[in-house]
Amino acid sequence: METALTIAGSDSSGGAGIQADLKTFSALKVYGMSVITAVTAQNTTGVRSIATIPTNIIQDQMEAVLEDIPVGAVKIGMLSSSHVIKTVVSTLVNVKATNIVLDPVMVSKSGHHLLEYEAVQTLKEDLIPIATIVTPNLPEAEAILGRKILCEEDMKEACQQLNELGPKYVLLKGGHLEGDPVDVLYDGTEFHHFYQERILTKNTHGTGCTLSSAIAAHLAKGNSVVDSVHLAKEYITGAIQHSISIGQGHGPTHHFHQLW
Ligand SMILES: Nc1ncnc2c1ncn2[C@@H]1O[C@H](COP(=O)(O)OP(=O)(O)OP(=O)(O)O)[C@@H](O)[C@H]1O
Ligand SMILES: Cc1ncc(CO)c(N)n1
Repeated sequence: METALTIAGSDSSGGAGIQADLKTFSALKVYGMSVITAVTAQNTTGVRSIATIPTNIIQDQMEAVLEDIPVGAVKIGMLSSSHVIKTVVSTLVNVKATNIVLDPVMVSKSGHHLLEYEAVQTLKEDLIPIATIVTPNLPEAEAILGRKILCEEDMKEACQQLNELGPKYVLLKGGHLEGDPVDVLYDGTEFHHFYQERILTKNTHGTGCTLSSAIAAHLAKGNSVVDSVHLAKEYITGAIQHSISIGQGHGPTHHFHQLW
């Protein structure tokens, strides 16, 4: 049985974070496991409060899983602070984890900060270099690089600058630009562009989490990074197309893959 581990925050409304990741793993028939880094009280309209889990408990959860069960891929989402990032990095390095998919979560769709501002430097120096693939959206890439990204040409340059930080692949998500979303994947030599017609819906809560965990699931099944991104893009597109209109704000994506 293929396995994947998510290291991320809990979303009480079930649309993003740990809950989106585990639903994605299940829909793609991969056995999912979780390390919870923070508990957020949130729904489709926003985040009310956040409690970060103590780092010794985060480390214990990681070691409990990694010392016992082979992990095919690791997806990393919300990591609150510099301390949490350092704990996660040292534990992953100790066990020589591979297939690391890093979604550098910073701000929720509703505008709530999920990562302390000062932690961006630690993310850049310690975590991005060990990632197999890092999947920032445009505001996250702008915060990491300290520059604006306004068009597809800027996106290619940003991919090159992010690649210099050390990850094997960069997938820069263009959903935040106007028009049809274009994602750019860069492996240090070649660019792959993923063009997708914009689906007109407000139900986009958890799209970034879903995409990165779908990449992890496909890596766990033994696919290459490029194939995993292709397959994950198919998955997220279907999950947005069939997204669920619940709540007053941004509804969640749909994970019952076999039904659509
Ligand atoms: N309306 C849409 N139609 C089609 N594809 C979309 C749409 N919105 C986002 N996507 C795609 O979904 C994926 C996730 O992108 P997005 O930019 O929403 O991530 P994100 O901002 O990190 O999400 P989150 O708010 O969950 O952190 C990308 O591949 C993007 O191109
Ligand atoms: C816990 C959690 N992780 C990630 C996101 C993505 O924005 C969110 N809203 N909540």
